[in-house]
Amino acid sequence: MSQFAVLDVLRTRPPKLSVGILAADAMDYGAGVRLLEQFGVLLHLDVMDGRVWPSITAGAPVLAGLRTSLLKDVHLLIEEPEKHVAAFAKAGADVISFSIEHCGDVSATLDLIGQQTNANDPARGIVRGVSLDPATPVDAIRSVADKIDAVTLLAVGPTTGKQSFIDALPAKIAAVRALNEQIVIFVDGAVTKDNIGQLAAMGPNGIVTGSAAFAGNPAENIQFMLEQISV
Ligand SMILES: O=C(CO)[C@H](O)[C@H](O)COP(=O)(O)O
Repeated sequence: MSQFAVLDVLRTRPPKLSVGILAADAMDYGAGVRLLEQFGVLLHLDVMDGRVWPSITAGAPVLAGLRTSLLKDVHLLIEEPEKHVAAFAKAGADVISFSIEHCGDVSATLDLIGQQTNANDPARGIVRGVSLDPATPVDAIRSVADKIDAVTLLAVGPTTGKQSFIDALPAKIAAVRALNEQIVIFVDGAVTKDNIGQLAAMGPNGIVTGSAAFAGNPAENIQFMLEQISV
């Protein structure tokens, strides 16, 4: 599958579900991965360094250890993401997104992602992604829009806490589409079983969920969420 084939998958309706594996039971991440495989969703990994966000989560060796053929969607919520792009590519990332607010040279980092070879399939590149904190306007990526394959619109930021961003989302999605209609759009953070249908109706290509997927009965949650976004 080429990078473009991955993008074609992401652009196909209905929107894709990308599930944050770190919200699974840490005593058995393997079971979490097998569950995601049953549903064919994307595997999302939130990488935090304790600097951008207070938490420290997982690095490239953890991604490499999550052995699965699922598409791996890596979100670098870290300072100097450019220093870690090659390691995550080598570990099997299919999508690498980074916080533009914490990257010195966004354009060069997008180029760097585009130069990587996918570890699982040398013919497959890496999807070049950026994420925008809730307070960051879409205009911040205007100058690099032609280099971006995917944009993640965050509902939560390191300083904003969990908040409803539903009101602001349609305008942000429209602004990304106006920049470059080929860009794949993910929404991420504060997604619940109650709001996922409403979010899907706004037309993103993907929805990232963590805690809502793994609370209670994960299989039922994921099944329910997929049904909500498939209508
Ligand atoms: O990227 C993230 C943080 O920026 C996470 O994916 C997000 O916080 C997951 O949130 P939730 O558990 O509410 O689904």
